[in-house]
Amino acid sequence: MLDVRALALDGVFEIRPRRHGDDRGFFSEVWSREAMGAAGLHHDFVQDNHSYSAARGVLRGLHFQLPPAAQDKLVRVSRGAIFDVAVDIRKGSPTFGKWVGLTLSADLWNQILVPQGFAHGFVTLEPDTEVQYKVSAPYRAEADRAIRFDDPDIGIDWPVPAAEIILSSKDRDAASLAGTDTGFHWR
Ligand SMILES: Cc1cn([C@H]2C[C@H](O)[C@@H](COP(=O)(O)OP(=O)(O)O[C@H]3O[C@H](C)C(=O)[C@H](O)[C@H]3O)O2)c(=O)[nH]c1=O
Repeated sequence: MLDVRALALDGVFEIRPRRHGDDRGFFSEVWSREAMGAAGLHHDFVQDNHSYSAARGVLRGLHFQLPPAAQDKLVRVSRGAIFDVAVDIRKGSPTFGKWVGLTLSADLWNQILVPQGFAHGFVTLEPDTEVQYKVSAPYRAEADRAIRFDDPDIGIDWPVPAAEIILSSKDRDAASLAGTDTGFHWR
């Protein structure tokens, strides 16, 4: 069984699978094509990713792959906590450049579904955080793009002070949304 909650941007969902606890610990079906399909979420995944971040304040994003390499993502945290963000990057969308964010954590055991047409990023809220996520298309380095995490036109309210943010050089040098041809068009 899945709890599914539509978030403020169309197509972005919080998902919470059940955890079956007993005196040994717990068991959880963290992804089920059948359960997702029953909830009307028909995404197929072809690759599992796992990123480990040693410190609080590691910010990865905002990333997306250009069509036709675009990816749906189902993101969860198996250790620690993140603030996860999706940004609508579909030219012509009524919510173009708008963002939605939520805390994902091993304690909450929640997930976010980020569909193609959205840039994705997160900042870790604890050290030793492990993020695991499924994507619906393979990694294509040549299609990989980054948008500035602190783009003032997007205005994401990250819950970690800018002075504590740890970025890759790719993300530090990323362009603004206005300066990026995202390749996505609404409808
Ligand atoms: C994404 C990816 C990366 N790599 C290699 C490329 C680099 O040598 C190394 C680190 O890549 P990168 O710095 O892009 O990793 P993140 O900053 O965690 O990127 C991710 O961050 C945000 C949160 C996302 O939503 C994307 O899934 C992804 O872009 O892994 C691969 O071999 N396969 C992959 O699928």
